[in-house]
Amino acid sequence: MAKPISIEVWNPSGKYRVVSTKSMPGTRWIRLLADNDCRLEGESIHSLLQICTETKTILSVDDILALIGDRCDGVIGQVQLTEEWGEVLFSALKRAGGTAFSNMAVGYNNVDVEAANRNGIAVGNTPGVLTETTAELAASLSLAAARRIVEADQFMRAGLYDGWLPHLFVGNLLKGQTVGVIGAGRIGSAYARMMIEGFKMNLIYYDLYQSTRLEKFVTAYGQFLKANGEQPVTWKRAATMEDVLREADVISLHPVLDKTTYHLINPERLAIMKKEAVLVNASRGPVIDEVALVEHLKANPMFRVGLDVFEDEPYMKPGLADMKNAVVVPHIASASKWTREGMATLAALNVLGKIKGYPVWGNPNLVEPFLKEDATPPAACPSIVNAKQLGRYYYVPLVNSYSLPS
Ligand SMILES: NC(=O)c1ccc[n+]([C@@H]2O[C@H](COP(=O)([O-])OP(=O)(O)OC[C@H]3O[C@@H](n4cnc5c(N)ncnc54)[C@H](O)[C@@H]3O)[C@@H](O)[C@H]2O)c1
Ligand SMILES: O=C(O)[C@H](O)CO
Repeated sequence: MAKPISIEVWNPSGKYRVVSTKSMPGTRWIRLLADNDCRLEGESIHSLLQICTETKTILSVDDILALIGDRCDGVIGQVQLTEEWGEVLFSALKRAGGTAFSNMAVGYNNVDVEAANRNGIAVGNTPGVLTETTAELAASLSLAAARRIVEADQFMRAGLYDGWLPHLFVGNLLKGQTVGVIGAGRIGSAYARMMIEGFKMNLIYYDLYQSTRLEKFVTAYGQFLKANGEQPVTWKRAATMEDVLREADVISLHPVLDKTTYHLINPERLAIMKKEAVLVNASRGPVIDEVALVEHLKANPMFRVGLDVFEDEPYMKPGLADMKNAVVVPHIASASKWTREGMATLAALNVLGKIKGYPVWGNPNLVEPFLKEDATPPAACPSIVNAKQLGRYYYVPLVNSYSLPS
C-alpha cells in the first residue's frame, strides 16, 4: 500500500472532487475549478480541488490510486513517463465515480485511450496554446546547435578565451540552407515558418498529410522576397522521409509518437543525413533511437543535435551527456509562463466541462476564447481526444459567439 501523499486543499465543501497530480502555474485554473459559480440544473457545482504537493517528480501508479481514492470526479494529470494512464487508473477513476481526465499537455502517448473508452472516461489535452512556444524552443535548439552556443559558453566560463581566432567555434550559416520538417502539424508548421521567415531557409517537409497553408505561406513569402530583389525561398513536400533526411541541412522532428514514429530516426536513416546536419527533437524521445544517435555523434563530430526530449526520460542514454555536439535541455519546450498557465486552464476546463456535461469545442486549434484572463470561458470542453468514441457531440464555435446555444 502506498504511503499517504501530501495534498493542498481548495474549497473543502465543494460538491465535486477534482484532483491535480501536480501543482500547475497560474491561479485561473484554480479559480475556475474551486471558485466557479456556474450552476448545473440549478445546482452549484463548486469543486473540492486537491493538488498533489509531493516533492518527487514521478508518481507511482499506487500514488495516483491513493490520490483518486473512493470518490473522485475528475483528474488533471501530467505528461509522458511521469504518469502512465492505463486500465488500472481509468478503472479506479470509474469506480470512484469519475468521468474526466485531462493531460496538461498536447501529446497523450502516455494515455491508453482504449482503456479510457472502456471505462467511459473523457481524455482531454491542451493543443494550440503551446504551438508557438514549443516551435520557438525548437528554433532555439536549431540555432544553439548550428552556432555551437553551449560549447562556446562553457569555453568562456572555463576562462579559455584568450583572443579572437579565425577557427574558433565555426558553425553553420542557416540563410539559404534547407530546413527539413518531419511532422508538419501545428508545431512543425509554426517552426517551419520561423526558420523560413527568420533565416530565409528553403523548406522540405514530410507528413502523412499535405500542409496547404504552409505551402501557400512559403510561396507568398518567396514572391515577397523576389519582389524586393532577394532570393526567393522555396518549398517541397517530400515523397519519403528519406528525401528530407538526405536534402536538409537542419531537420526538426514534430510528429506525434505512435507505432509509425517510434525510432523513426534509426542507424540507417542517420547514415543518409549530411555529415554536418543539425537534428532537433522537441517531439518525443522515442522518435529517435538514442543509442544509435550517440554512436553517430561520436563518429561524426560535425553532426549536431538539439534535444528537448529523451528516450528514457528523465535519463539520457550512456555517452550522450559527454557529447560536445549535443545541446540538451530538460523537456522545457512549452515552458513559457503564458503557455503553461494556458495549458493549466485548458486542462481544468476539459475536466470541469465534462463534469458539467458540456459539449466539446469544435475546433481545438482555436482555443483563445478559453484563455482570456477575465472573461467567462465558453461553455464547452476545449479538447477531448476521445469525444467521438464516447458519443459526445461537437459544438462548432461561431465567430463572436462562444456560449452554448440554448
Ligand atoms: N517537447 C515538448 O514539450 C512538446 C510540447 C508540445 C508538443 N510536443 C509533441 O509534439 C507533438 C506534435 O504536436 P502538434 O500540436 O504539432 O500536433 P499535430 O497533431 O498538429 O501534428 C503532428 C503531425 O504529425 C504528423 N504525423 C503523424 N504520424 C506521422 C508519421 N508517421 N510521419 C510523419 N508525420 C506524421 C501528423 O500528420 C501531424 O501533422 C505532440 O504530439 C507532442 O508529442 C512536445
Ligand atoms: O505534449 C506536450 O504538451 C509536452 O510534452 C509538454 O508541454
